[in-house]
Amino acid sequence: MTQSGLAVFDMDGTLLDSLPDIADCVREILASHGLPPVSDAAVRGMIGNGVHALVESLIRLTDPDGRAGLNATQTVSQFLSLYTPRATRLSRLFPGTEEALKTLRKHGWTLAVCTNKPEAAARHILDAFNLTPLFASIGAGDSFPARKPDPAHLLGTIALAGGQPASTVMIGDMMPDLLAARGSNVRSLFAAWGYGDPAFAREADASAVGMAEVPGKVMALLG
Ligand SMILES: O=C(O)COP(=O)(O)O
Ligand SMILES: [Mg+2]
Repeated sequence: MTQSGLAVFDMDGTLLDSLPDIADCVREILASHGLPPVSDAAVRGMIGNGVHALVESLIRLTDPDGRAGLNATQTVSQFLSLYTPRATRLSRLFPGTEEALKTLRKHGWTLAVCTNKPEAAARHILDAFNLTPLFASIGAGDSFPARKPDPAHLLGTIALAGGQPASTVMIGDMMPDLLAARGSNVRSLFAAWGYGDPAFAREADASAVGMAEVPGKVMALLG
């Protein structure tokens, strides 16, 4: 019998393919400043460090000399007001997500979400996909004073779920997920289906190519 524990999931690029809605909002912001659109591929690598980091990367890419007047603070507010109400218009759960979560629950695992997304958007998304009741805690990018890769974000999420780092596995697609896990003495599973560079797998304790592999790999990490 394998041990059960706490599985903490990142959101964007792990549970949810959020890129289409995020990229649409980014293009709408650029258009409102008379700037040309960017591709989904260009936006993909900007996701995972929170909305402030996304906006900073966007400004570096599209308005490096400040001529279009893209201001970071205003762009963050513009992004949040555009994105929060329509975060699930085009975004979809990655294939096999609900099944994987339910399998872990059936084996006695507690589940949590640790995302750098703001809490309002994260809760809106989990509600829209009827996933909220599956999670014991939701630690979002503005739920604590710290955000991934700061271990305090993951440790806060684990504490809220009533878990312990030694019996937790963090599943995520980007370096902030893997660094927060390492800094918290939590085992990590790299979500290779997400937005991260495949080389990030080296920084994790294990790697999965799709959600169908997650329950088995998560259980093996605590076994
Ligand atoms: O960058 C974001 O806003 C969210 O990213 P995460 O859900 O992958 O942490
Ligand atoms: Mg992510």
